[in-house]
Amino acid sequence: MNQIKLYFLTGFLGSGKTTLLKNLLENMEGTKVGVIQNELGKISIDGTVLQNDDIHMVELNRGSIFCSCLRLSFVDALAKMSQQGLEYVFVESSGFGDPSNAEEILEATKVLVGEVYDFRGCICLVDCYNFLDQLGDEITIDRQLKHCNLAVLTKVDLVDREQIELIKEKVQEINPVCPITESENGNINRSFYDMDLMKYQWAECEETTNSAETKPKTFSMNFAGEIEKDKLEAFLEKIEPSVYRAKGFFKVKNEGWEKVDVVGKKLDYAPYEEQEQSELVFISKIGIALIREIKEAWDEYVGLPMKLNN
Ligand SMILES: Nc1nc2c(ncn2[C@@H]2O[C@H](COP(=O)(O)OP(=O)(O)OP(=O)(O)O)[C@@H](O)[C@H]2O)c(=O)[nH]1
Repeated sequence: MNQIKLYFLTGFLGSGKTTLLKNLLENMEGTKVGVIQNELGKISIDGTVLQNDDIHMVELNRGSIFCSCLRLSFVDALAKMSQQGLEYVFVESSGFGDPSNAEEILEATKVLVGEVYDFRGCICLVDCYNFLDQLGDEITIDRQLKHCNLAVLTKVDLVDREQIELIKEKVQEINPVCPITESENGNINRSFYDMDLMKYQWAECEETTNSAETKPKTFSMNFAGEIEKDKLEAFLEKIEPSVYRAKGFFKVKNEGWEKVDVVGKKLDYAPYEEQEQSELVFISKIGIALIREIKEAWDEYVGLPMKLNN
């Protein structure tokens, strides 16, 4: 029996995991691929972005797949996915995912379904635009890099060579053995498929830092109307310091549907297909206090009825 090639994609919130995965999948026509998509919140934005008839997709939301709260569901999803006649399975972890216990999860899967997977490694994405600001504050970033088998520096188009070299040094300080490659808007040299990424492993399996207690609060917002882009922008800029990440779809007056991404100080838009309602997901840095900030900023810049959910 041919084993299924299994990759875990990790990397902090907004580092470009979905963008990279979308690009990899677009180049795999005719190959049977499975995706396990993990989001911290209840609602999956990335699942909608990746959805495609050829892909066998499972979504695990409301936490990290490495946390005890979802670990069993994750093992179960891996086991079920192994029965679908797939050649590749990609797991896109949530941006808060700490994969320190990946080995345990693979062991548990083996106990359930045998050696059906050929684990090819954890690929960790490093957001060159935000990395130096985030490093030091976020233990998750440290763990993701420590436990990776390939580091992919993303958003290299937004920074200069000097910064890229500095980031490479920082990555090597945390993980001196993982190969490092670069990616721009999801484009990546595919030679990593032929590499034995598991040849050198830096870190031993350890307890993940993901738990129900460390999970950041997430909120989602629904809005049935449309607003001008400058109002949306003013609202997002106001709450940006209090969120790790905001993303979703929005109907913008005179422009139509836009995919909205907020990562650090960077706000990105891309045209998007029509949806029933505008929807944004927020990952809070300040716990439930974000509810008040969202409401105040929305009232200040928009002032129309919206629904905020947790
Ligand atoms: N300029 C530039 N933007 C990028 C690149 N890669 C990703 N982005 C943008 O960064 C934002 C976040 O990208 P995603 O692919 O959604 O990131 P993610 O890691 O899946 O996000 P989470 O699942 O929320 O952690 C989007 O607006 C992307 O278009 C890149 O190489 N260059």
